[in-house]
Amino acid sequence: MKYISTRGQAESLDFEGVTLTGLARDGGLYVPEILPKFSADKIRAMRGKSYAEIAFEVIQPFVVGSVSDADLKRMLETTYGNAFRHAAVAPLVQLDTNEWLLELFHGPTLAFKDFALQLLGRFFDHFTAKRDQKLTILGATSGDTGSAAIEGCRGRKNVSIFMLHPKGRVSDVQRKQMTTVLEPNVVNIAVEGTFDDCQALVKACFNDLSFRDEVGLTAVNSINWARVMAQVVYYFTSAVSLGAPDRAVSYSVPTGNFGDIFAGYIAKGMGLPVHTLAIATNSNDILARTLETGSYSSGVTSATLSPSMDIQVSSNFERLLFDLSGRNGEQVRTYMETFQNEKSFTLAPEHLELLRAGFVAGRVDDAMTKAAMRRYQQKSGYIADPHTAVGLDVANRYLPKGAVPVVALSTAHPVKFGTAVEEACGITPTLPDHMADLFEREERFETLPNDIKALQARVLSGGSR
Ligand SMILES: Cc1ncc(COP(=O)(O)O)c(C=O)c1O
Ligand SMILES: N[C@@H](CCOP(=O)(O)O)C(=O)O
Repeated sequence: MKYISTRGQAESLDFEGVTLTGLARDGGLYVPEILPKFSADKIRAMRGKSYAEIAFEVIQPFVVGSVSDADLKRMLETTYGNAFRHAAVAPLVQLDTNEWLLELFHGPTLAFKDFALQLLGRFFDHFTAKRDQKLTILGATSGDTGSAAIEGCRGRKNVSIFMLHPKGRVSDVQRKQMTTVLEPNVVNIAVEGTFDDCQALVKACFNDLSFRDEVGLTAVNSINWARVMAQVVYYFTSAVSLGAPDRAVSYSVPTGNFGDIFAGYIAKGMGLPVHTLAIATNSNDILARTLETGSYSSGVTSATLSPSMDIQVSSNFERLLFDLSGRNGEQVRTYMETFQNEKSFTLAPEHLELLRAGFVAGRVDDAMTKAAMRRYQQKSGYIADPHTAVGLDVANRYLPKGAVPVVALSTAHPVKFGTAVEEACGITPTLPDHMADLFEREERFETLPNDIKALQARVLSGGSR
């Protein structure tokens, strides 16, 4: 399997190469040159299989040539057999007739990021051991990627991880999950800025090729293809449980950086009968506005009850743009350069038409989020976290209930956003046993201005102090 850059000017790489590279050297994102296609019979044969077994079927064609089948099976069994606290790994919960939630928060850090980052840590070990190579990971987080990446990489021999979060803009549980990991290969940095500033710093470091080569930079954000790939799996497990390939399924996906919903789009491209994909955003609604107006235009990031989606520059949208524009790297470069200079670009009418044919989108503000949390508590006794509530509300308004089952992705455990849950539902969620003492643990993080030179100097000076 070969991977190519969305901007068409970087060398194509195999899976090992893209996993260790992260962002392509032309500033683009890697995508598979050709998407594997599954027949209806192959999808039907997934019925009754375990999560790890289906993960093997889905992931194997993407890693072929870089990871042997035996190694892949072993990594998937240890990841999904041991690290998740629910036997089904990604259980479906029925809320009503044809209305489902896909719970993706049974991993060690209680958010959907664990699905990919538990596996990515194992890929890093596998490839660095083979090459006897050291990696410097630089990541940006609005709260969940950070804790999951740190959990996936803590104590790993060949890896140092520097994780940037926007100072004061993540929940207390999210911050503590990151900053109480005291292994010397982990450095937490609070940046004086927003998540978009953190993500821009990370991309600028990758685009500084001499810095990148000097420190051996790699990525854990969803700019790294392996992240998206691992997230494709739960679309298969859930759709197959609900009758695929003989019945189509629609999904509502709480969206920020567009990685999770892009994984659903990939699943559909591989042959899974996905009826509609709904982009569910909070007030940081760049994607909902793009569908409405055709203009992809970043606004001011506002702090919401669903802080992990407080994102106005939606990184993986570039991967979709590549497809919308007929896999034309030059067109993507033009769009992204315009965005870089003007913070906005307008989609060509034919690209907008394709976008609208593939997706619907809705915006949910904080009042609506709280109302949705209360509604589901009263209707089904279900306590949803605020990100999940955004997905539920959009599912309710934009995905018609009928013969097609509707699945909303439940992306985080309510305890990560206790204050919002208390305000909306009058309930204080309790931390699970494995992190019951989280607030007593020692915390360590550093603070930096939103400045690339300061960040690069800190990375060059090495691990934790
Ligand atoms: C809890 C939660 N829900 C939803 C999202 C949005 O996912 P994506 O960035 O893949 O669109 C995030 C952050 O990525 C998150 O942490
Ligand atoms: N919401 C994310 C933001 C980073 O997204 P990623 O999927 O590109 O890592 C977070 O929780 O950090």
